[in-house]
Amino acid sequence: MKLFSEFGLDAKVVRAITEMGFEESTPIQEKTIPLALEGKDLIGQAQTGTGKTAAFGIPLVSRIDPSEERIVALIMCPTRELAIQVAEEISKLGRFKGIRSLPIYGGQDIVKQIRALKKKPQIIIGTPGRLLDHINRKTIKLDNVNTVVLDEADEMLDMGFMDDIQSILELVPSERHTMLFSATMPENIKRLAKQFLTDPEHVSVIPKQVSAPLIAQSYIEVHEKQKFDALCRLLDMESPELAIIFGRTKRRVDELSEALQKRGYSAEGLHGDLSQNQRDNVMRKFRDGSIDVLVATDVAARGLDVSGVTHVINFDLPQDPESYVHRIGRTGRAGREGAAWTFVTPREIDHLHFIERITRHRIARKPVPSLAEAIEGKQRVTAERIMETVNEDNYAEFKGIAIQLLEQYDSVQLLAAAMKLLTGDKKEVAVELTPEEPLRAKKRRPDVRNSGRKMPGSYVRDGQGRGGQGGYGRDRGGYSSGGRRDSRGGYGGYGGGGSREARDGDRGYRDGDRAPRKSDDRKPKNNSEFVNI
Ligand SMILES: Nc1ncnc2c1ncn2[C@@H]1O[C@H](COP(=O)(O)OP(=O)(O)OP(=O)(O)O)[C@@H](O)[C@H]1O
Ligand SMILES: [Mg+2]
Repeated sequence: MKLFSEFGLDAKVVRAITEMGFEESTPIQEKTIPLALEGKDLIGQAQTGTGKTAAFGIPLVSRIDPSEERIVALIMCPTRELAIQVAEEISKLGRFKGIRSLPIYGGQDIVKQIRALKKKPQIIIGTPGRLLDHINRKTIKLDNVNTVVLDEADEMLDMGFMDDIQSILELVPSERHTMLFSATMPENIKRLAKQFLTDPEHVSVIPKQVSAPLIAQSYIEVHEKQKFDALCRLLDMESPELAIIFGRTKRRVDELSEALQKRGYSAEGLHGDLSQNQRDNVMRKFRDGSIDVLVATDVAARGLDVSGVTHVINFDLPQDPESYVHRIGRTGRAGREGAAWTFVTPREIDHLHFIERITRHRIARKPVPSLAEAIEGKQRVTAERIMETVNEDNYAEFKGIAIQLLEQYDSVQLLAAAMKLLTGDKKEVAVELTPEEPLRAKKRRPDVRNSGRKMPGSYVRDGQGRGGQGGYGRDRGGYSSGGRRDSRGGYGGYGGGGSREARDGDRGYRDGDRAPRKSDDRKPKNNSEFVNI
């Protein structure tokens, strides 16, 4: 592994990297930094949590002259939270060199952004919708941009940002350095690469399995109605330090976070219908540990890096293997271990096996945690808290009463009673969630897999790819095939005519300042296959 001092980087950048606590480069960094320093266009693929941000961030800040007063680099990300996070990492990397960077995303006061733009940032990190807004207002000019990074490029495509990205890139001089990063590279990314990159180098550090190696992956087969109790038991048994629970829809996230709060868990929800203020608050609380559980739609599936996330729980099975890989990749980052649990209803088992096949990773079947396991988990946490307090040794004022009590009662009795109090039990609170329709795997017709669609030099390997029509229900109408029951009790569906709320489901987290998405935004995801490129 190469040390950062060995890349010939500016000493100020090396100092910033050192202050961030990085010593050795990760494999994707080792491979991409030299190429990016030369200005080579590249497609970078590496597992979740392996430092792709710094892989493009380091060469980016290295190549910028701090005296530059124009926008010379543009980074695009699919979600606001990611734009904020990437901007923070870039700002840390460029700190000593005096590089100015600015996140630009929907939901934030545009006047405030215009004011910040007057400080002449050299790097803009933004979501496509708000970027276009600024471009149209002429508050952002791209004439001098010489470097473009598309982070989570496949997701931006999948969210229907292709046209926006295209419009934005048309305004960037064609003589530019373009880089594209993601942990997953579905086949259709090739079209994007062809269009926007010049003779790109494919840099891939994907071993056989796409998902990060340090994540223990398990699934629990459970009926829809029993999911919530199973979740509480799982949380009690595992007692995560920090956990992210993914739900399929915004409504699901709202109901789930509320239900968890009722049962005494410190949980809050994150999805695209919250105000930016609410979103920022939830993320801040989760990052500083004032809440332990983040319940989210796929808005949190990509790129988010929160240290201390020990568990990812898919309360609802994700729509596709990519989503699975990214969701579980919120744990097991930067060399740490993590646990991923997925709830599967009996009718969804095929879909789970499909995910296993595509990710080339077996997911271990586990039983629903028993009540005894749940209780044991809770008691273990209480005991740990007591031991920690004992070690802190700052409870002198309680010693007098302790001695008094010990004169009257047996020590085991006393401690057990105190533990009962500390452990708490709000299990009696009844909660009810609106049931979700199961995801259904469409039967794949073998004759259409990749048939005729496989372009020369296709990335698809092993003939395992999914062809356009051969998908598994990720086409329009997706899992609901005919609509989900919306909150008013009817079947709204989210294909064409459904209400926005009913449509917003899984991917309802687009940059909020845009016009409501067209119904055809959810294009069929063709040829989606994890590929080594
Ligand atoms: N060389 C390094 N040494 C130690 N830690 C690092 C190094 N590079 C990055 N990290 C840390 O690793 C974590 C993950 O990095 P990052 O978010 O860039 O991953 P990623 O590959 O973009 O993942 P994802 O696919 O989920 O977006 C971050 O906390 C980052 O600070
Ligand atoms: Mg990333």
